[in-house]
Amino acid sequence: MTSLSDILADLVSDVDAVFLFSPNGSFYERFEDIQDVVVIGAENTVDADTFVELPIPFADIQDRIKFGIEGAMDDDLVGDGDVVACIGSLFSDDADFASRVRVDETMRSGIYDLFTNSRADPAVISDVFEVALELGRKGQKGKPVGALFVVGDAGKVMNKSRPLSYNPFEKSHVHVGDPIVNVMLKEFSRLDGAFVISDSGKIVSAYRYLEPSAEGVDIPKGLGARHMAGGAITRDTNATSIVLSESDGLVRAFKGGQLILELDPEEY
Ligand SMILES: Nc1ncnc2c1ncn2[C@@H]1O[C@H](COP(=O)(O)OP(=O)(O)OP(=O)(O)O)[C@@H](O)[C@H]1O
Ligand SMILES: [Mn+2]
Repeated sequence: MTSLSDILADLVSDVDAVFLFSPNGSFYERFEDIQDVVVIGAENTVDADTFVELPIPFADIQDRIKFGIEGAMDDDLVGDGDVVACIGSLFSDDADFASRVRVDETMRSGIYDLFTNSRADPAVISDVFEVALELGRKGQKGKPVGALFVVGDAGKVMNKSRPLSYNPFEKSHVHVGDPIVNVMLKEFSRLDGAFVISDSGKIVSAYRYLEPSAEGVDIPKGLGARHMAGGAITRDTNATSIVLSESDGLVRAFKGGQLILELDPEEY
């Protein structure tokens, strides 16, 4: 006779590591004596020895798990073929789900790399994501709007682009993440072209027309010049592009000429 507990025990038997997603104190304490526990979350609130940071909340649980695994692979905490028990809270503050995942090299989507190995500060990348996601949710005065943010390696990006109009950020020293600046970015998103943002988050320019030389960048069907330019500039430079599509409402990130991440603003 198989009991439900046996089936659940199989889920976590012989795992190489246990990943706890955003555990609270009492949830974490219960795992204290278990070996190879990795805490994954926005902040290390439980002071875990081994911690992988989530740069954005990832409403989709699969994205959250994938990010955690990639981060742990990058830190050499787990490797190809390892089996991991992922435990977290979906509906309550306590542990209420468990998933058994086999680590596989092909799981490396580049999401983790996007934040940790971009030229720009990870906080700058996540601030730009926030602006793009919010713009995607609300649009401009209720109408869908598109936007293109090129983050990092700004000098080179400026060399591979030209102004479409006067640059409203010319003499200013403003940074993404500042609430007033986020309002400005949303206001200017109605206008053509790209925003260029430095490694440290300074808004270098609005209204840039990108002229990357790279060709043959693959972008999803139905998308056009904005995404092509946004993708290609990341092959010509070490920038990361974050693109909000006016036509399908999704936020996408490109790095090294590749589409790395696709998020639906309505889910965040
Ligand atoms: N090379 C470029 N550099 C900067 N901005 C560009 C460039 N090409 C197009 N854009 C901007 O993208 C806008 C939309 O162009 P297009 O419809 O071809 O892009 P798209 O990839 O289909 O994006 P969307 O899904 O938002 O429609 C243009 O109005 C322009 O503001
Ligand atoms: Mn279009």
